[in-house]
Amino acid sequence: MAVEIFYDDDADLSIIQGRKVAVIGYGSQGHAHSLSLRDSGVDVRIGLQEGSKSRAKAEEQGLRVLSVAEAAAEADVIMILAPDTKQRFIYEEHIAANLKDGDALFFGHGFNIRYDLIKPPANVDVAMVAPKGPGHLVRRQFVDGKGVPCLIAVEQDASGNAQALALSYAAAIGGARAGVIKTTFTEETETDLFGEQAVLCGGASALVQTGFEVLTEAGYAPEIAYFEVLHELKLIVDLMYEGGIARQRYSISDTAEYGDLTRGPRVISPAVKEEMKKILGEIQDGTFAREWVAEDEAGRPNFTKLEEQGNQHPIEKTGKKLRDLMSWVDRPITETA
Ligand SMILES: NC(=O)C1=CN([C@@H]2O[C@H](COP(=O)(O)OP(=O)(O)OC[C@H]3O[C@@H](n4cnc5c(N)ncnc54)[C@H](OP(=O)(O)O)[C@@H]3O)[C@@H](O)[C@H]2O)C=CC1
Ligand SMILES: CC[C@](O)(C(C)=O)C(=O)O
Ligand SMILES: [Mg+2]
Ligand SMILES: [Mg+2]
Repeated sequence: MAVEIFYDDDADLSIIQGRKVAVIGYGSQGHAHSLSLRDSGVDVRIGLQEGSKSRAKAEEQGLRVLSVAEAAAEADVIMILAPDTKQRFIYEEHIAANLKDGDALFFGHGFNIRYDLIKPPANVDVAMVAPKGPGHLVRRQFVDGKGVPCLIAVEQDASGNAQALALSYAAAIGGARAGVIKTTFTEETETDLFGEQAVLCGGASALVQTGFEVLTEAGYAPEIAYFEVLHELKLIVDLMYEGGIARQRYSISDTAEYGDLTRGPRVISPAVKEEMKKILGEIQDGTFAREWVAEDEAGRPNFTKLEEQGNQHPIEKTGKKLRDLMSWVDRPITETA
């Protein structure tokens, strides 16, 4: 089925400029949305919990920080950009009682609606504006006059105007410069989880770590292995980003292209594809969501252990040393741009 893609000319910025927006959370996405909404002339306040580490960052940027309940009560568009596993508690304790007729409850990812963790009342719009990129780059691209594509979805259209509101919000954070695609909460949630697990984060990280291990275990210098499998990956992916896999293949040598065509399918073998399908199945049937919610409720023991193991991987030490010598590479992630 053909998708609908919207650009700046299709969006009416004045819709979101006429609303009062509360952004709940000021992390990767929260800071990007709030600063870009503000720069687009939108009335924004931030909702944070007592003692939040993010409060000082938001205030340094001149944003007004309230409690979540105060922000939700004051606003008529409430965008929840707190961690997915915390959202249902924040919603129940601080947001639900402050929702009024005509309010809009917004999400940056469909997890809590798709897996029935939050059940909003019938008198509010429920919509999503999900950027297809990390929040810090959503903000950086906005500042640079570019934009990260967004998905929008409407779960509940109490006002009859929810889609136009979501599109207006997406335009205000730069999404409609690149393209805004209309989807559903289910499609966004399932494709986003699959993408980050199998390809963008899980797949890519494991591919790089494994390639580094194979080279260094065979006796090659870790610095050479790092440049080969991690640093150069960005340059290769830049070509894919600009012109697809065909552009990448045009730029590499024919020796590389022959290796790509004949060896790539041996690395990403039919067995890997089967595993990807299993991963998608666990997302679709709710297994992953149940596992992640239970892991979070147990205090994240496995998450913490695996994260630490990743931080200790030899590629991190080699990479730090090399990046420190390339001033243009180690660009800090900031809460401004
Ligand atoms: N990271 C990304 O680029 C993307 C994220 N998303 C989605 O955006 C949402 C936010 O994710 P992300 O930006 O990564 O989150 P982060 O972990 O970066 O930030 C979470 C923010 O929420 C705050 N927070 C934590 N607990 C509470 C609470 N009880 N009440 C109010 N605020 C709280 C944190 O404050 P403190 O500093 O005090 O912990 C922090 O400011 C998720 O739904 C995610 O799936 C979608 C697309 C991409
Ligand atoms: C790829 C990870 C992501 O889905 C994103 C930045 O889009 C996320 O949840 O952070
Ligand atoms: Mg994503
Ligand atoms: Mg995601």
